[in-house]
Amino acid sequence: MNDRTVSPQTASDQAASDQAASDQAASDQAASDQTASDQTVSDQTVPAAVDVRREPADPGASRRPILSLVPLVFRHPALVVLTILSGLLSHGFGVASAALGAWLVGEAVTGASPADALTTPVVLLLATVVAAALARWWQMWVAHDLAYRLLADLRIRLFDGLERRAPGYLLGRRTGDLAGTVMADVETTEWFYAHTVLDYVVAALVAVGATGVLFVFHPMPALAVAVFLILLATVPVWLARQADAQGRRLREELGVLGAEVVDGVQGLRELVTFGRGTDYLHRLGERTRALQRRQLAYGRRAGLEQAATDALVAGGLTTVLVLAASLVAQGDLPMAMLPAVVVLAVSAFGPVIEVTGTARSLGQIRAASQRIFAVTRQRAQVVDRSAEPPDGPLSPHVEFDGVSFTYTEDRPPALSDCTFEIRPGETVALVGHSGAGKSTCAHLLMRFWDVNGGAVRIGGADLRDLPQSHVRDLVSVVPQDVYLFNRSVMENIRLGRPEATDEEVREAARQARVDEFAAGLPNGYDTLCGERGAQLSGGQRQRIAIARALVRDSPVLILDEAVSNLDAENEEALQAAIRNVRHGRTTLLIAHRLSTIRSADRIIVLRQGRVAEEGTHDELAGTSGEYRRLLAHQTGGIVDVGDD
Ligand SMILES: Nc1ncnc2c1ncn2[C@@H]1O[C@H](COP(=O)(O)OP(=O)(O)OP(=O)(O)O)[C@@H](O)[C@H]1O
Repeated sequence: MNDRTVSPQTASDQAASDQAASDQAASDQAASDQTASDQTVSDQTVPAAVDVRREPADPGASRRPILSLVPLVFRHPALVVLTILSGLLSHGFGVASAALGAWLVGEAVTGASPADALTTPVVLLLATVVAAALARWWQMWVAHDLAYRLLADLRIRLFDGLERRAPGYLLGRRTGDLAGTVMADVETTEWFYAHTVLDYVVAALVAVGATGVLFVFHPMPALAVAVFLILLATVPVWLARQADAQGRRLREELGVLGAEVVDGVQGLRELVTFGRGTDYLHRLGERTRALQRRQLAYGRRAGLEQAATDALVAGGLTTVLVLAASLVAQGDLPMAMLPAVVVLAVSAFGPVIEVTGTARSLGQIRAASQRIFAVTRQRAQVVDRSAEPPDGPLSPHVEFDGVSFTYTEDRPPALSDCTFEIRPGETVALVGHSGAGKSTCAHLLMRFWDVNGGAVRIGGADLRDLPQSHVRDLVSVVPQDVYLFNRSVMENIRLGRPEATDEEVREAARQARVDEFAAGLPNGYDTLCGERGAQLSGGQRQRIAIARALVRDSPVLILDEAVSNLDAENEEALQAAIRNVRHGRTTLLIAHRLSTIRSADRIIVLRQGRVAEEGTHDELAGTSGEYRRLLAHQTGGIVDVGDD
C-alpha cells in the first residue's frame, strides 16, 4: 500500500480557490473586474496562466469584447509608452518634414528668401526625413513586440480556460473550431494590438497637433480640418452594427470550416475505406463557398467605409485648399504659406485615415475577441472549496456514499444513490452493461465533475473539500483510449511526473513492459510516438499509459481496460504490466475481460447507475443475478465459473 504525503499547497491551488470566490461574486462585473484581474497576471510565465483563474466567470461571450482587450495592454507599461512615443516621433517627424518641404517650395516659388539662406532648411529637411523613417521602423518594431507578447498571453489564457472546463466543455466543441480560436482568432487581435489601440492615441495627438499649428497660420482652414476630422472619426461607427454581425458570421464560418478540415483529416482513413472522399470534398466546397459569401459581404461593407473615408478626405482637402486660396487672394495669408497649410491639413488627416483603415477590421476583431472570451471566461467545471490540502497523509480508502450524478439536465441520472467502497490496497472491478455508469464513477473519482448528491471520499475526506490538484496527486488513471503526444516514448511516460529522473522513467517502463518493444523501435526510448501514438499498437499505447501511472506513483489507480482485441503476446505483456501497476495500490478496475474481472478482489455490478450486486467472482457467478447474465452474454451463453 502506498500512503502518500500530501503535497504542499501550490500557487494554482490558491488561485483556483480564489476563482471560486470571484465566481460567486462577480458575473455581472466582468468588464470592470477584468482590469483588476488582468493586473494580477504576471508577464510571460506559466503562473500567468494560473493567475487568470481569478477572472470572474462570465458564461457566454463578453458584451464588450473590444473593451476587454484593452486592459491586457497595460500589463506591458514600458512597451505601451515606447509604442506611443515612437508613433508620435514617427508622425511628428513626418509632419515636420512635410511642412518644412512645403515651406521651402513656397519660399523657392515666391523667391521670398535668397537661395543660400535655404541651405540649412534643406539639410534640416533631409535630417527630418531620415528621422521619420527611423522612427517609423522603431514604431513598427515596438508595436509588434507588444502585440505578439499579448497574443502569447491570450493563448495561455485560452488554454487555461479550456483546462478549467475540461473535459465537459471540450465534449461540446469541435476540435478544429477550438484550434481556430486558439490560433486564428487570437491572430486577428494582432490588428487591434499592433495597429489600432495605441495608434488611436497617436492619431488623436498628431491630428490635434497639426490642426493646432494650422490654427496659428489661420483659424479658418484649421476649423475646416477639425470638422472633417470629426466626421472621419465617426465613419467606423456608421455601420458598426452591421460590421459586428458580419464579423461574427465570418469568424463562425471560419471556425466551422476549420472543424470540417480537422474532421476530414482525422477521419481520412474512414473516408478512403468507404470511398466517401468525393462527398467530403463536396461538403468542404460548400463550406468554402459559404465562407466566401461571408467574406464578400464583409468586404462590400468595408469598401463602403473606404469610399466614405476617401470622399471625406477629398472634401476636407478641397475645402482647405479653397479656403486657403481665397485667404491668399484677400491678402489674409502670405502666398508662401499656402503649400505649408495644405501639407499640414494632409498631415492632420494622415494618421486618422490610417486608423480608420484598421478600424474596418473592428467587426472581425470584435467577433474574434468574443470567441476568445467565451472560452477564457467559462465558469470552472469544478470549483475548489478550499486551497488547503489535508494536514496529514490520507489513507487510500475510496468510498462512494449515496452518489447521484447527472451530466446535463436533459439527460437521466448517470448514477443514482450509488454506494460502494474500495479498501486500501484492494482491487475492485466495476462491471455492467454499456451506459451502466462505470466511466462516470471514474470521472467522479478524478473530480472531473462534482457529485449532485451524496459524496465521494478518499481516506474519509470528501473530494469536494480537497483541491483538484491534490485529488490528481492521489488518483491516477490508465484510460482505455490512451492519448500519446507526438513526442518521444520517454517524454510521454514522463508526463506522469515531469520531475522523474531518467532512471525512474526507465524503471516504470520496465515494470510496464515498455522496454520489450522500445528496444525494437528505431530510436529506442527517443522514438516519436506519432500523433495520438499512431506509430504504436493499441497494446503498446496502453503499456506506456501504465508506465505513466507507475511513474506518477499515486496511491489510488483507475484502470480502464482496453476492449480492443490484442494478440496473445501483447495481451500477456499487458496483463503483466497491469499486475505490476496494481501492486500495493487501491484500484478501481473498469474491466471487460473475464480474466481481468476474475483477478479482482471484489466485483461490483452496476445497473442503471446503481449497485446491483457485489461479491467475489465465485459468489456472484453462483447466483442467478445480473453478473451471471453478463457472463453468459460475454461467453456466448456458456458460463464458465471454473478456473481459466
Ligand atoms: N459527457 C457526457 N454527457 C452526457 N451524458 C453522458 C456523458 N458521459 C456519459 N453520459 C451518459 O451517462 C450514462 C453513463 O455513462 P458511462 O460512460 O458512465 O457508462 P459506462 O458504464 O462506462 O459505459 P461503457 O461501458 O459503454 O463505457 C450513459 O447514459 C451515458 O450516455
